[in-house]
Amino acid sequence: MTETGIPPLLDGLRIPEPDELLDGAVVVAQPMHTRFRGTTVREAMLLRGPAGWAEFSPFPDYGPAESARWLAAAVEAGWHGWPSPVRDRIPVNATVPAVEVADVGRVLDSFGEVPAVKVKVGEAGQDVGQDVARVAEVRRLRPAAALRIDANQAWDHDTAVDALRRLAGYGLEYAEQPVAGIDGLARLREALAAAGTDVRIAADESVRRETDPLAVARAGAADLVVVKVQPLGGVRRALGIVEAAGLDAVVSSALDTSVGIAAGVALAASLPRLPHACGLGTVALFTEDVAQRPLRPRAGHLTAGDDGRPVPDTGALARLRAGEDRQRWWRQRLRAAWAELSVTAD
Ligand SMILES: O=C(O)CCC(=O)C1=CC=C[C@@H](O)[C@@H]1C(=O)O
Ligand SMILES: [Mg+2]
Repeated sequence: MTETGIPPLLDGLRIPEPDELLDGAVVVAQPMHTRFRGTTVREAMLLRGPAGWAEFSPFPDYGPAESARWLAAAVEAGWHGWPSPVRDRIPVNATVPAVEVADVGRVLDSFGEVPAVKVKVGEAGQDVGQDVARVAEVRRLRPAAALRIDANQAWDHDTAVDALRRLAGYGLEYAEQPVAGIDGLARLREALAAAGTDVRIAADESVRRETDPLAVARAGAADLVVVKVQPLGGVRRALGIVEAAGLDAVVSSALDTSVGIAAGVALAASLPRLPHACGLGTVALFTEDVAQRPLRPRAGHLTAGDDGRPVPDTGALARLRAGEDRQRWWRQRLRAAWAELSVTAD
């Protein structure tokens, strides 16, 4: 731990030079069935380390400082490996993008039977009525599933109070980042309590995009935290953050390929408590994945260490390989992130 209580990046683990990281690296572009996070293609750089394949895939709009944490996660995965698991079965949720009601059944079916469903809400250009209709359809089709929503901080305070009052009747396990900012979450929790709306609040962006990932817990602004391995700088650091936050955690993907999902599974497998299904089923959102055995949920679960670490399939790598300009762009990006990481992790 540092003086601030924030676990350090890589904590003394060796950071290879960029040339070593990039030796054997390949950028893939995985097409998606449905638009998600404003895109239908997810690019990822895969690195080949001595401990296994690793993923470096910060979202395209992220700068070097933020991307440095994603690189730390790749260094850990490819060059050092992960802590030992305490469980091997990881329950996962289906993730329903902000689709039309008519498409909800198709999306749910692509995940198979799952114990929980996360529904995206607050999409630009849509209204709360459409969110309520989508959630109602999920509830109709999966009456027994735990149900959570994720607004990606799109709602303002009043919209969130109104939307959560309307959605609470469907039995929400929690609402993920309904509004922006730690103060925003704290104010919303108070308003919900005052209105008698019983919905727990999970922080996502207020953990992974804050300079201090513990600030939201310290402020008492959330009931639980969503943790993602790449944005938080690796499995070890995410474990430290959950421990220091003292809140229950839901492990979720960053829309990674199977290579990155394996790190999420490793985190979920080594958390002392795992009371909720994890958002790690997102390989089902891709039309094709690079791995020989894609990490898609079976009977609502992923299994840690089942088939060893994911290995890209040669044919899939050739099919999904991004163009040379994108290979160059990502290599350059990794070098910029490395420059930040080598300073930060010093
Ligand atoms: O948690 C899940 O069910 C799937 C992952 C997921 O929703 C996300 C992955 C990547 C980027 C984000 O927009 C989004 C999220 O906000 O949690
Ligand atoms: Mg989220």
